[in-house]
Amino acid sequence: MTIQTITRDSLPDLGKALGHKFDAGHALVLSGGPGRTGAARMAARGALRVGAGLVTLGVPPAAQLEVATQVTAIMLRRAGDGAGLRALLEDDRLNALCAGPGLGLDDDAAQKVRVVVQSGRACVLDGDALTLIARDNSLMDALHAGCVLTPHGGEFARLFPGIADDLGADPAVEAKAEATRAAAARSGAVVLFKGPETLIAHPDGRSALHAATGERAVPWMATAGAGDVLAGIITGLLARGFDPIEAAKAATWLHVSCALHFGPGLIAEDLPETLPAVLRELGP
Ligand SMILES: NC(=O)C1=CN([C@@H]2O[C@H](COP(=O)(O)OP(=O)(O)OC[C@H]3O[C@@H](n4cnc5c(N)ncnc54)[C@H](O)[C@@H]3O)[C@@H](O)[C@H]2O)[C@@H](O)CC1
Ligand SMILES: Nc1ncnc2c1ncn2[C@@H]1O[C@H](COP(=O)(O)OP(=O)(O)O)[C@@H](O)[C@H]1O
Repeated sequence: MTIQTITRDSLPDLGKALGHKFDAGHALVLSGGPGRTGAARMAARGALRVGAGLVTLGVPPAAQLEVATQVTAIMLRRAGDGAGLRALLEDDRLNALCAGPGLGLDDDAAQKVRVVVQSGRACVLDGDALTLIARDNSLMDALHAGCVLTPHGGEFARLFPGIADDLGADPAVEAKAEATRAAAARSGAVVLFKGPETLIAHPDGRSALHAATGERAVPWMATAGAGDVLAGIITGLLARGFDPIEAAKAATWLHVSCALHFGPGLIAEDLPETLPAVLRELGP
């Protein structure tokens, strides 16, 4: 089976059309509780910088003050549990959802992941959402092709034990590609398996590779929170209306390009702030 290589030339046109903010979509990123809100805030910043028209953080009431003191262009609404999130989603302009970065692993978090998946909306499931899905087959069964799962190696092993068993600690790219395709087929979702070599697969068999090696090597990307920002960039592109696998591919290229552009000393918060320069280099 052919694997597409993700290059600058393979990207869709990322320029924004003329229009008002709702034409560029409204992303909702779920935050965890007090002291755990940084990951979701970084994801939200990635979504906003990549061009979503509006980005809202859905926060548990106990974390509202913490988040409110840290955001400006990003908006904030309360979403304490599954019922609270369901009420928020009555606004169908919220067209792309992100759950997982710093979300936590308690019952409220699990309920919110269920509401996200059952909403049928385009969504990114990252971090703790993946751990919750690994614990509950009914969540795995509810996934659909509008979901993008973004596991690192540890999360992949938890989510897809049978498939991951054959992989080993440092798999060859072909084995990682095969495992990613099997994971997409099993889950019914787009799977983006992270690492210096990132593999992306759709349940219909399409797959793609981005290798952050050679001239695109970014060892300084191995920094806490880099994956949270990637989840946000994908969510922002989903809000803008990109197809899930195209959003996953373009976000992967942009994310590594931001790290290359910034260089050594990078911390995760720098990634969203470098997006404007990378987007500018791509043209209008
Ligand atoms: N600034 C922040 O607020 C940050 C919050 N984070 C959040 O912390 C939560 C837990 O995420 P973690 O990934 O740390 O924890 P997890 O415990 O879910 O996964 C990490 C474990 O998996 C193992 N593992 C195996 N292969 C791995 C690989 N390729 N990459 C990473 N780990 C691998 C590690 O050894 C470790 O034991 C998530 O919700 C995440 O979004 C992290 O993203 C770090 C930054
Ligand atoms: N050495 C590396 N080279 C290129 N990309 C890397 C490297 N290490 C990590 N990454 C990327 O950084 C991100 C790390 O995500 P993740 O493991 O979820 O960390 P976190 O949970 O701290 O955000 C992924 O997108 C991964 O592909």
